[in-house]
Order: sequence, then structure tokens, then C-alpha cells
Amino acid sequence: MAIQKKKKVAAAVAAPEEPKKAVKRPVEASAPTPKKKKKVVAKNGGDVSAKKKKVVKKVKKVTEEEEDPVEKEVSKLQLLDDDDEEGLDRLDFTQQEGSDDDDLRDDYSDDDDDDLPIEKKSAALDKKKEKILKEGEEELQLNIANQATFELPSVEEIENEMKSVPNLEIIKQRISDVIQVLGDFKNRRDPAKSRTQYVEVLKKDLCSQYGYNDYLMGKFMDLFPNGAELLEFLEANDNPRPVTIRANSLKVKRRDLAKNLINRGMNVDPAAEWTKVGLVVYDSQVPVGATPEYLAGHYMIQGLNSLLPVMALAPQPGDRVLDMCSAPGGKTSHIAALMKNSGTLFANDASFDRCRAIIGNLHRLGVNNAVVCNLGGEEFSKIKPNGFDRILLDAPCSGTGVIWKDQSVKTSKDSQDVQRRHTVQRQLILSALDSLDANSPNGGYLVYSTCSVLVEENEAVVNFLLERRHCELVPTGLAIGVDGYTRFRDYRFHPSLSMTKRYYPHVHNIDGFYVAKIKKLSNAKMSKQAVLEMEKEKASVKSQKKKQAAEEAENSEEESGDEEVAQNGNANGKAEAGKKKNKKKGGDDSDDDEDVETAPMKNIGSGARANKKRRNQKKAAAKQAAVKEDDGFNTVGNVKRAKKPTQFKSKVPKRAAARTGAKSVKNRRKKMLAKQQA
Ligand SMILES: C[S@@+](CC[C@H](N)C(=O)[O-])C[C@H]1O[C@@H](n2cnc3c(N)ncnc32)[C@H](O)[C@@H]1O
Repeated sequence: MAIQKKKKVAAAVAAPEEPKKAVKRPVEASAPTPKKKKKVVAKNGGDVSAKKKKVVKKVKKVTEEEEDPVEKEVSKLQLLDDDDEEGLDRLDFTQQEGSDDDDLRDDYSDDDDDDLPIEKKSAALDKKKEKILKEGEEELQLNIANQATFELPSVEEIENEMKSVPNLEIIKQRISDVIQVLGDFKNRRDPAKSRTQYVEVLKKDLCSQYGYNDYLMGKFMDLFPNGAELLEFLEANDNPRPVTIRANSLKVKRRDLAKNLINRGMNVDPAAEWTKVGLVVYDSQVPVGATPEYLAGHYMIQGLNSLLPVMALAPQPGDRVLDMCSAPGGKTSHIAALMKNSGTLFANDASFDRCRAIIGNLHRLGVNNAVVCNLGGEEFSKIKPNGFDRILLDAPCSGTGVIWKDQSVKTSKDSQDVQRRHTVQRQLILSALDSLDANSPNGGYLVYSTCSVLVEENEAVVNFLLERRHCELVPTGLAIGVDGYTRFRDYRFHPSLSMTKRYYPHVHNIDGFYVAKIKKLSNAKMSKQAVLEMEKEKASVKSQKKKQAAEEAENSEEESGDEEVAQNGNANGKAEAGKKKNKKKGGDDSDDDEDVETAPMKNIGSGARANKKRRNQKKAAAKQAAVKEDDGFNTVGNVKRAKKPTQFKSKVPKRAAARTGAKSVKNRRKKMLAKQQA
């Protein structure tokens, strides 16, 4: 019956537009048919429905015979037109079928159907719309009433509730209620309860619903203050991520690997737009870790997240690279592939047992540029300072990004554990940076990553490094990810921390992860701040020297001001003399020489001083001439003598100074004579 009714409606829709078409006429004609039928039935007293069916069949047949397939399509499309009133009728009908809406069923009942004029249909529609609106309004009122009647239990009540077998349905409902209240706290709260009380109740309920301890749930609630997002994250932690593999480009191309695996009964596809080596395995008839391709090292089973830090590191062929925490070697083998098995790759791990896994994987994957070592990462800054072009520090962490793999994380992490990790991570990151060569021609990069979503293990660690060493954050170059925090609750980080990237299971459908890329700026083991201060200090020492030099020049002018030197010197001689004098005062630094040479010039402001300067230059030229004529024995002595009165003026009596000078000249002459004789 339903089909029949639809056809009639369809005919009614199409009729006004193309009244002459064969397709519509039979259906239109069918409208009065039942009337006739009714009469016949009345007369014959036969089976009404059977006859009705016969007639309908006939009509159908005629329609099918006459109907052109193209017209059929046009008619269908007309029916699908949303704005079409009759089309709406059809939609309503479909909805009615399963409903227990008596009014509407009456409107569309078989008996009246054949004679229903368009006005009646329209009225029925209006009635239905009204009803829907009314129902919506009632539902809204019900919701408001529900919200008004939601009563927040105390934490003690909840704890008591948990001592018995908790009713998960009640807890689920309460979680939803509390999240709603917190989302519109001003309007929906119970004035007698504080936000903290709501949050505490929510935390208790979430802990029992999802099986976390208070500490970790508190951390996640801080990370996701939006209740809906928090629930998404918690749900994602209970569901596995897709199985993904990395094609080993040392042995095979991704396309060829995919073909081979499909032939083995694995359903694989390229994993994501941002990777050229990742494949996602939808399902497999064979164990993914035991195919001949796996054993031959054509691929590594890896989460997509683990491709990210290696892509950020961007190792180059020929580089010296350290993977500081390498086991079981997934990222290491990826690094080797990008290095095209050239250069040197140190694969280190503190765990000896896990080093075996590195060796096994590197052999299987055909890596032959690697040295496996078993050291604490902290050692590298001592044994190989400034020794690498690039370093990956995939640090040991709480694993809060991979809870789906290890549900024990939900209850095993507490503040002490996170603090311990934080301490180790800070030691490792300092060591890693100190092992990098800032002067590496195309490197000096450190990538820090964790599979944790906690700020303490991510931004806080990188920020610590920025404060302690001369380095800076650079873009990771990764196409996906959420920016790292620059401020988080009480933490305030360097603004460049926004260049780091965060990944979440519920957002990116990969493991929770963090990636930061750092460029080392100098090999000095000090912070950027300390380097700046050092430079400042250097600059101030320089200016002090200049000042001192200027003062000394003035003093020497004053001393020699009355003794006019009659000799004339050439320009070179003057410059030479000036230079020698300045060299004594300014030290060996050639920059300093220049500065010292120009400094007095800058200070000359009056004619008297310019005269003094000229006189001084003349004097220096005369001394120079004397030096040139000297026999060579007293050159140093002469220069020294000229300076001594200035240098020791206030401390050494003149006579004593003269005696000392004479004595030293005598001694030197003696020595030289002895040498010559020998
Ligand atoms: C996150 S896992 C590394 C995973 C590896 N990068 C990969 O992709 O296959 C952290 C590793 O750090 C190692 N580790 C822990 N403390 C360490 C330390 N102080 N120095 C070096 N390695 C350490 C652990 O044994 C563990 O294998």
C-alpha cells in the first residue's frame, strides 16, 4: 500500500508541469478508479481488496508500457526536489511508516486517500508541523525541568557510592549533567555549590567511569577544560589506533611493498598525505609482524606519530647523527634510511636488553651506517662534546599519549613519577645540546620528542633548555599538529614554544605526542642570557679601555706640553708611533687597536686640544726617528722609558724608576753581548 500511495503522490507532483505525458495520465486516471471499484464490489459482493489490486496492477502495467525511461528519471528527480510541497508529503509519509502517530495515520488512511483533495493534504501537513513544534517545545521544557532538578551529590556521597558496586549508568548521566552545568555555570549551577565542588564530583565520576587515578585525571582535566573534548580524549585512550607500517626505503618502494602485501591478503593503503613511507593496514589475513616482507626488512611496524620527529630532524646523507634513546630502533632505522646508509649514526640506549632489539632491527632493515652503544644519554656531553650534526632525543616519558597500548598508565602515574621523568628529561636534553656542534655547516639541530601529553615533560623541559643554553626553537616543518603552550596554568614559557607541536589521539588519530626542534647557537655551555651578559661585559671593558687610552694620551701630552720637539717626522712615522703607543695601551686585539687609534680623534673638541694633539704627534715622530737611528739595543728601552713616567707616575719614585730602567738595560745588553760572543 505504501508504494501505491507514493506513486499517486508522484503523479500529483508531476501532473501540473507536464500534463500531457503518458507517465502521469494513467496514475491520474487511477484516482477515480477505486470509486468505480467500490460500486462494482457493492454490486457483486466480491473481494474488494483483490479486485482493487487487480486494477492497480493493470494501471501499473499500462504505465510501465507507456513510460519513457528518461521521463522516469525526470519524474524521480522531481520527487526529490525538497522545495516541492508534494515531495514533502512523500517524506512525511516515509516518516509515518514506523511511527505511532495516530492523527497522521488517520490523515493518510487508505479509505480517504483516493478522494483526498489537495487542501486536505495541506491541512494535514500544517497539523503535522504544529505537532512537531509542540513536541519540540515539550522536550525543551522537560530538559529545563531535568536541569533544574539535577542535584549535585557531595564527594563523600560519591565515595560511599563507590564502596558498593557503582551504577555506571547513573555515573554516566551525572557526568553529562555536571558537564552541562559547568558549560553554563552562571545559569545552571546550584547557588549553594561552588565550581570546585562540581569539578571534584566530575573528577570522581570520570575516574570511576574510565579507571584513572585522581592525579592523572586532574592533569587531563587541566589539559582539556572543555568537557566534551575531555570525554573524546578519554574515549580515544580506550580505543586502539590504526595499525601502520613504514616502508623501508633502503630496501623497497612503498608502492611495490603495498602491492606485495595486498597479494598476501593484507588490506593496505597510503597512511596520510604528509608521509611518503607510511601505510595503514585495515585488516590482514596474515600476522603483520611475520610476513616474508617483514622478515626481509621491507617494513617496520610503527605508529604514524613516530615518523614525525625523524621528519623534523631531517638527517642528511653524510651527517654525524646521534639517536640518544634509540631502542627498539624504529626511529633509528628511519634516520638511517633518510641518510641513505651514509655518514655515522650512533644508536644509543641505556638499557642493555633493549639494545639487543636495536641490533636485531637494524640488521633486519639493512642499516649499515650505525654504531649501537649502551650508555646513559647523560654521558655524551662528556665523551663527545660538540660532536654531532643532529641529535634525536626521543626521551623516556610517562607514556600518557599511548594509554590505549598500556592501560596500567591510568593508575601507575603520580606526581613523583612525573617529577622523576622531568628531572631525567632535563639532564638528557642538556647533554644532548652539549653534544651538538653549533658550527656544523648544515646542522646543529636537536629534536626533542615524547609520547606524553603532559606539559611538565614537554614545554617545561624545552623551556628549561632555552634558559640554560645558547639555542633557539625553530619550526619543526611538520604539516600537522597543534601549537605547543606558551602559558599553561602557572607556567609561563618563552613565546617561541608555540613553534613546538602537540598531537592528540582524538584530534589526529595518532598517539599523543610532542615534537620540538632546537638549533644550537654557540658551543659555549651557557644560557642565551649569560652569553648576552658576557657580550655586554666585553663591550663595557672595551669602552673602558678606550676611555683609559684617551686619558693616558692626555696625560702624556700634559707632561710633554712644554717641551716642543723641533724635529719633523713623516706622516708614516707619526702613524707608526701612534700605533705603537696605542698597542701598548690597548693590548693585542687588532679591533681594539683601531678603536684606540680613532678614539682620541673623536674626543678632540677644541683648538687647544688639537694643538696638543699635533704637538704630541710631532713628539712621537721625533721618538720614532730616534728609534730608527738607534743601534737596536735600546729600542725597547727607549719606548718603555717614554711610557714609564705615565704608568708609574704616582706609585714609583722617578729616581727608582730610572735606576730600574738603567739596570734592566744593562742586563739586557750583557745578555745580548754574551749571545753574540757565543
Ligand atoms: C621512548 S623510548 C625510545 C623509543 C625509540 N626512540 C624508538 O622509536 O624506537 C625511550 C628509551 O629511552 C631509554 N632510556 C631511558 N633512560 C635513558 C637514559 N638515561 N639514557 C639513554 N636512554 C635511556 C629507554 O630504555 C627506552 O628505550
